[in-house]
Amino acid sequence: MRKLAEHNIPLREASITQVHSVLRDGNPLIVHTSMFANALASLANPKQQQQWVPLAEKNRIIGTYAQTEIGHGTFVRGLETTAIFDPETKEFVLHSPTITSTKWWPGGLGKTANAAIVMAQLYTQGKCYGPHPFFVQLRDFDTHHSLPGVILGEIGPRLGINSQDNGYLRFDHYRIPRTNMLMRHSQVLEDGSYVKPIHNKLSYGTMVWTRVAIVHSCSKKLACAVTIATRYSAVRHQSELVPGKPEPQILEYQTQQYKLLPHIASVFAILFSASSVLRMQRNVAASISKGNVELLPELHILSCAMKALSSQDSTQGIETCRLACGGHGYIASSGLPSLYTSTTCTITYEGENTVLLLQVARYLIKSYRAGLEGLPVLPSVMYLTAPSAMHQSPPLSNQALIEAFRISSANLVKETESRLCRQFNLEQNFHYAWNRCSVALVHCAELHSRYYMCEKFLSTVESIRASDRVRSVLQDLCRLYLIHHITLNQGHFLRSGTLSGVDLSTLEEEMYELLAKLRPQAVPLVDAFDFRDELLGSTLGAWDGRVYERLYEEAQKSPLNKTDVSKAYHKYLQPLMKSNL
Ligand SMILES: CCCCCCCC/C=C\CCCCCCCCCCCCCC(=O)SCCNC(=O)CCNC(=O)[C@H](O)C(C)(C)COP(=O)(O)OP(=O)(O)OC[C@H]1O[C@@H](n2cnc3c(N)ncnc32)[C@H](O)[C@@H]1OP(=O)(O)O
Ligand SMILES: Cc1cc2nc3c(=O)[nH]c(=O)nc-3n(C[C@H](O)[C@H](O)[C@H](O)COP(=O)(O)OP(=O)(O)OC[C@H]3O[C@@H](n4cnc5c(N)ncnc54)[C@H](O)[C@@H]3O)c2cc1C
Repeated sequence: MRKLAEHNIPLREASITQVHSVLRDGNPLIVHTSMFANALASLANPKQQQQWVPLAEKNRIIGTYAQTEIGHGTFVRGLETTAIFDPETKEFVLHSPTITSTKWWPGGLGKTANAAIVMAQLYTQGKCYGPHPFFVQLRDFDTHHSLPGVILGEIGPRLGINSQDNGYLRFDHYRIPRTNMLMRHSQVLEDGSYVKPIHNKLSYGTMVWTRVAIVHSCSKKLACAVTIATRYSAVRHQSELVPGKPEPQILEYQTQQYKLLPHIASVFAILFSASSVLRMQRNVAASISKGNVELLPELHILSCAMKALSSQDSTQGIETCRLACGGHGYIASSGLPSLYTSTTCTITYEGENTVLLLQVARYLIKSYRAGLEGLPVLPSVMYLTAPSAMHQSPPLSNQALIEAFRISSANLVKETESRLCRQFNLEQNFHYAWNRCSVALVHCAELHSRYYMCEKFLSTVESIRASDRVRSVLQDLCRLYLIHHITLNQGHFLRSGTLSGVDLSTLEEEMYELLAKLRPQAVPLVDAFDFRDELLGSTLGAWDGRVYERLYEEAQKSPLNKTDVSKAYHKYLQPLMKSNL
């Protein structure tokens, strides 16, 4: 926080810095600096911002984002916490009517936060208007005691991020002023009348913003993991590649290159896609402030797609990096276990991935149907009904591979839409039919998202002008990424007829050549991510390569090594040894 102040970085921009990485196993202030700050910036009106933002900037108020309940995380419309407007006192009464309405999970809620943006069902004049955001003080700003009517606690140890205090929260008819409802987009007036927003999902804006931020953070986490595993693979020598010859660096093994290089490529693919979504988000935010919400659905879908794909790719990539370090990847001091546990949660939070992919699929099906009827569709999905352009590019060129992705994705959407129609004819109910097709629908969303990511990777690399040499290395890396994902999804390309069995064999050959060609670039590529050793926090991945010395030094810090004979010997082992059991 002192660093942020020194560099004049406002709170709402803190999450784009490395400040959250200082605490390795979770930062109890992350939701304060990200979601809470963003909710104030985008959901509060100017008067409310004047009131709370300076206090939050000075950390007088430490906030969190309390939406999820024990009973409902995904289904936001199913939240049970109520905020009932009392016109007599001009207050909202917050209440948790059931055990399932207990707020559960918010980061920092247990012990750190003294305030929260609470999502609750808004009732006024006897009518429910759905989930709305409220600014709620939870603890005394001086003593930090929880306020009467507020029940707070921490939810217990988790798979990871255990230095963050994820919490629970219940309200017992807790009153807040009317003006604590975040009123930038919708309002409740003094007489209790409701003023609706220009788009009814604007109150979900903080989730959209966070999904975009998560895409960036996934590329950073994966970059850390590939840095550790690649440097280690250059230091580690094991086995014989040629009998009788010296043990090679494990990075010489093709299988090791196959484990690492596609994930190095993935860092760039995620980063370039994140930048593209971020640009779109800034445009949409500017349009919304002028009253135009036309592009909001596109941003929602793109942020769902990229959050889902990047969290899945980075989690799998980090686990592959951990396994690529053999036994030493399992030790905490490698840094890889905590990278894994602090990344796998991105698959679940801010919208569970399957659920987000189904949102994408819904958009694809709707757009496909609209396109067939000649209705206008947004640019990113026009391809679903646009004529094939496969023949225009040289066979197996990068452009041809992107076209193969596009046509295969369109083909899968077309097939799945037909299946949906058939299922609808059987079931006579759209929702049952949808559920019976949902595995295929998720595949549609994944292929569309991969197509987007591949396209962004290629177009960004092609636009590099600063250095021919850098562009050339990144072109190889991008080519590897395209081929790698084609080989992982061969079935879709064969089904759509965009690539033949012979094409796939040719591409596979080229992939093996690329692994060898890129091998000398592996260490320079990860060095270029330019992580300080302190930030990597890894015995295996430090810049100087002193892996074995660091592992040994770190072991000396184990509390069990403070004495030669541990207390447990006297307490348990010795009695056991003497007991003749
Ligand atoms: C951004 C700046 C980044 C800068 C980066 C620079 C570098 C960064 C480097 C490092 C960055 C570090 C950053 C740190 C990251 C921050 C980490 C913070 C920690 C976060 C902790 C986690 C917090 C949480 O988990 S909070 C809780 C989150 N909860 C959820 O996400 C719930 C998921 N569920 C939902 O969102 C919804 O229920 C739903 C979408 C699944 C369904 O909603 P619904 O039922 O209301 O809708 P319908 O299905 O009926 O659909 C109706 C209609 O509405 C459309 N829709 C839905 N949502 C939206 C939306 N948000 N916007 C627009 N439209 C929406 C939907 O598509 C339907 O449209 P139709 O046209 O089809 O009718
Ligand atoms: C580390 C961590 C930090 C968190 N921080 C916060 C926070 O700060 N603030 C906050 O409010 N929340 C927070 N959360 C909660 C998080 O947002 C939810 O856990 C998440 O949205 C998933 O919801 P859920 O737990 O209800 O899962 P569920 O929805 O119950 O998911 C369980 C399974 O059901 C499936 N499923 C659910 N609905 C559907 C559907 N419609 N179609 C098909 N399948 C479906 C899912 O795919 C999944 O396989 C956090 C969670 C974690 C793990």
